[in-house]
Amino acid sequence: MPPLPLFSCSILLILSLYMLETLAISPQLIPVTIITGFLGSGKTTLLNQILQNLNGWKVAVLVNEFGDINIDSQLLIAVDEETIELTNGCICCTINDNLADVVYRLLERRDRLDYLVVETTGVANPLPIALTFLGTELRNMTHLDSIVTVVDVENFTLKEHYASEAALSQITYGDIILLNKTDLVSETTVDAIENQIRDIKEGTRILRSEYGKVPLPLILDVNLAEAGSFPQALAAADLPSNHLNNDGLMSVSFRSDRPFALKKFQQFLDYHLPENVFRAKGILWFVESPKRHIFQLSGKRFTINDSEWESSPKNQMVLIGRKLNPLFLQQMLNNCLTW
Ligand SMILES: Nc1nc2c(ncn2[C@@H]2O[C@H](COP(=O)(O)OP(=O)(O)OP(=O)(O)O)[C@@H](O)[C@H]2O)c(=O)[nH]1
Repeated sequence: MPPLPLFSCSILLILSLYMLETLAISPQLIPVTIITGFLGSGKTTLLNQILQNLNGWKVAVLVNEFGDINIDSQLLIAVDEETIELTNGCICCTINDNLADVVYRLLERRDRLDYLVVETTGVANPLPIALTFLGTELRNMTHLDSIVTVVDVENFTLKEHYASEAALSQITYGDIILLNKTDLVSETTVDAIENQIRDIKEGTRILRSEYGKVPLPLILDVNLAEAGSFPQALAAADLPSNHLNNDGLMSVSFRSDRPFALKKFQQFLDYHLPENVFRAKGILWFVESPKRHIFQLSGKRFTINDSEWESSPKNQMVLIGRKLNPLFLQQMLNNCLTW
């Protein structure tokens, strides 16, 4: 498939309005889209795009996060009572009963709900989540529309994806693969990744995006998840109960009611951040600044963006990687605090 042209915001808006008028949404069955993709690929960014462009739709969002602190829900643009956080671990291995309960509660509570979007953690296999919608009584109330898999084209390497059971399953079960962060690599690299993915999953819908900007009718209410394509009985018997152990992925959380000193934090990033931390995110407070700072690290790249505090300032950070030493990381971050 040739690359999709990038649409300006206004065209996106027009398309989403068009969608609102023309898409037939069953009043009985709530369509569900599962957004999956490896750590830092851009799932929350895509979710924010969706929330910003669905004027008029009542969308419920379930956000699950790997780590004790749910940073993502704090970064969602439209967080309100329709956003439900599912913390404490990985949605795909712990949430099956829980997820069904949460969805029941949500459907009971809402007098009108048009759409449900579930954002998985970056280490989740989407299959058990899909099966929760297809294989429980939820199928009488919801309709699995599609699984959208976000891929970070800057950090994609097939070798790593094969090494991670979760990452590979995200591609295997994705109905739509969104090659995201195309601004960070050449078109040739994106073409090569697209070919590699087609080798794993022939015939899948592959799209390209910067910051998750993609015409919503291409990813929502597309009816691409075919229940028959999920090997239900087999999968139920073969759920990856300990895939986190298999993948060797772990998270370390850090919280403090005291601010960091900017220079010390910079030194931590430059000299003490271990190579095996490949994803980190945080809401940071620096003594030198009145702003709320959003810290994001994916692979080797990090950004710190400013926003305003809406509650009392504090530091919250989650670091994710393999074979991490929690005590060392917590000590290093403690050393960044002002006294
Ligand atoms: N340059 C660039 N950065 C992007 C793009 N999309 C997302 N990002 C950045 O990548 C970082 C991670 O994005 P998120 O949306 O938080 O990724 P995620 O998949 O939700 O992360 P986890 O939930 O931790 O797995 C953030 O700093 C984003 O601003 C893109 O297309 N280009």
